[in-house]
Amino acid sequence: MANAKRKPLIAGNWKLHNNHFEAIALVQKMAFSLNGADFDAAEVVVLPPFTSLRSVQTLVDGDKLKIGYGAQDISQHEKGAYTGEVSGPMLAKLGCSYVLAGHSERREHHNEDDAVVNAKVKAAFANDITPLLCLGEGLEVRKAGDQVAHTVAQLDGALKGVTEEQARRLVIAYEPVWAIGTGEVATPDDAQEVCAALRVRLGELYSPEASRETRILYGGSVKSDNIAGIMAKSDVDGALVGGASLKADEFVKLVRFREQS
Ligand SMILES: O=C[C@H](O)COP(=O)(O)O
Repeated sequence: MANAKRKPLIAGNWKLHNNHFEAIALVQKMAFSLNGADFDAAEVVVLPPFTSLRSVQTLVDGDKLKIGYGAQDISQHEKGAYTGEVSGPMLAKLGCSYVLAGHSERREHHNEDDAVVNAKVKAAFANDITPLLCLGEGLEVRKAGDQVAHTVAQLDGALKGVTEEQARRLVIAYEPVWAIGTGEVATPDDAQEVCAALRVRLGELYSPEASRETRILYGGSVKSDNIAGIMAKSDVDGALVGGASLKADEFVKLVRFREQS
């Protein structure tokens, strides 16, 4: 963590896990363990499935928890005949602060290309929700050594038409696809290489402020025994965590990354 102005963000992407009863239990368990100092040191966010958002909202509001929450996807459409979609205004009404855009599982299983991701990023901003933009290369690209060019091109595609003011509120998550859910974590240097390149690109596309202020997370098999090395890198501002965010004790350890060795 080089830049004190960028508050670390630890976000748990629950993916397709936890019905609303389980969601309440998990957030309660986290809230029981986390204290004021934890929230001063890091921003803590959970991303439950749509069906659990209302329950999480009720719990967070009712108990005035400092845990933030958001959604895993957003429709590029505001309303209309789009069966199964959930819109930005709906998520905003549920108090969502964040929404994932461009997660590799959406790109792969739902054919989301850069144009769709770009539309979703804009839909989030239009509803005052911070997009958590996911970028990252697959194994073939990594083996060819093209990870920086690939990820920077994804960034360019996702940010078409996004303003400087919006870019400064954006959160980016660099998630090499080969490291997601595989236990194959990128080395801290791997993470730093791409996160640094993305930061440079933000400067080229927008301004030195955008480059300095935008938080860039790493995601891919982050656990309590590897987070410290990754967070020590100067351009990594947090973690987007999948599997390890499903257990309260482990997630709390991630929030306390400074205590891990
Ligand atoms: O959104 C989270 C990422 O896909 C990482 O998942 P993982 O921590 O289970 O590898």
